[in-house]
Amino acid sequence: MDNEADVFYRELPKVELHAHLNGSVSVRTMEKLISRKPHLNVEHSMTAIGKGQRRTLDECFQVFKVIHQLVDTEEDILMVATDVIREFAADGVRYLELRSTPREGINTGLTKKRYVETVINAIQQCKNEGVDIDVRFLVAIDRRNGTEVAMETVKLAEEFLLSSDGLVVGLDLSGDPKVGHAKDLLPALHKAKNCGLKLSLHLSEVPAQQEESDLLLNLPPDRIGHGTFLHPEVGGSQSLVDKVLKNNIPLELCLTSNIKGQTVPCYSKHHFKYWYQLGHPSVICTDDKGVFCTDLSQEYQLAATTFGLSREAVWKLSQQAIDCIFAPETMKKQLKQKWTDLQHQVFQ
Ligand SMILES: CC(C)=CCNc1ncnc2c1ncn2[C@@H]1O[C@H](COP(=O)(O)O)[C@@H](O)[C@H]1O
Ligand SMILES: [Zn+2]
Repeated sequence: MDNEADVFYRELPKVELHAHLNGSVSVRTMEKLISRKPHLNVEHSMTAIGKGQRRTLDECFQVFKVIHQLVDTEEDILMVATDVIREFAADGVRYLELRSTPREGINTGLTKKRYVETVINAIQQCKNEGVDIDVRFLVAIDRRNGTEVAMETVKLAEEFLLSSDGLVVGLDLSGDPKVGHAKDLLPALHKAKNCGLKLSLHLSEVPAQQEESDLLLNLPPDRIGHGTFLHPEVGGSQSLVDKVLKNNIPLELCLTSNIKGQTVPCYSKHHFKYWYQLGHPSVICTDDKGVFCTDLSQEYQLAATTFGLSREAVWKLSQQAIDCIFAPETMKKQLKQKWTDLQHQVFQ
């Protein structure tokens, strides 16, 4: 990891709503994966972007190709998911929504259904071990794979929405934002919404996607991933901003991801400032804690130091994230109680 956050940020109870499973693999877990598959000749520099390093978005997506080669069996997925959940818990994350794109393998016999079941098993295993975190799962659509796969993914997610004891709560749309067009995915996204899956959509992650963002905002989604180029100052438009505000759609904001992926020039120019000043629900997240060598404590600390937030403001930020979770009201209540119980300890 690039740095370790101060005690306050580590002890702060946190909600993580934007974490891609295979982007969240730590160095420690990566070592285990590499030793399982020495023939792939993978080095650490191929799976993570260190301090001060920047990559183009295309280069970042190459990193996922390498990680996917390393994580291709049920056993790998189980290990990765349990490790990632334990690491978030150790960082003070008390509620986590993980997202991942189901993959299948011709050689490994892995199916997309088994993929989702394995992640669910990992969540249950951590619960049984008493890891202090509640975890939910969003099934991800990779936009590169087009209409048909998107529709299949929605069907799979719907199946699990009904059979996973509330662990699968929604759908994510992600993948290389420059590939494909969301209009081809609208029927699948509408279907998802109609069957009760919550929607978190990556949108306006890169410039000049107003038309696509407008279509997606009309659904409307339940949360937005990044939304970097929605506002007029960066080439978006007031009408896009108005749609977000009118529907009160929370934003998932990932500072280090955007800096290292070069969609934002520096921390102080991050769009957190724009939305936070509007008082709009903005949730600090990691995106890919493994690839970007960060954790949620560090992201909160970066937001606080960059934008001059007091400890009280940081506390409020983490507490308000509870209202943006996809799990039902009872979970929100439980989490709010947890925050109240911990407040004294964190501020002592
Ligand atoms: C390249 C870059 C700056 C990354 C951050 N921004 C992202 N934008 C869109 N999709 C993403 C991003 N990070 C991860 N993903 C998605 O998450 C996948 C990895 O996690 P998983 O295999 O779904 O478990 C990637 O293949 C991609 O589909
Ligand atoms: Zn993302």
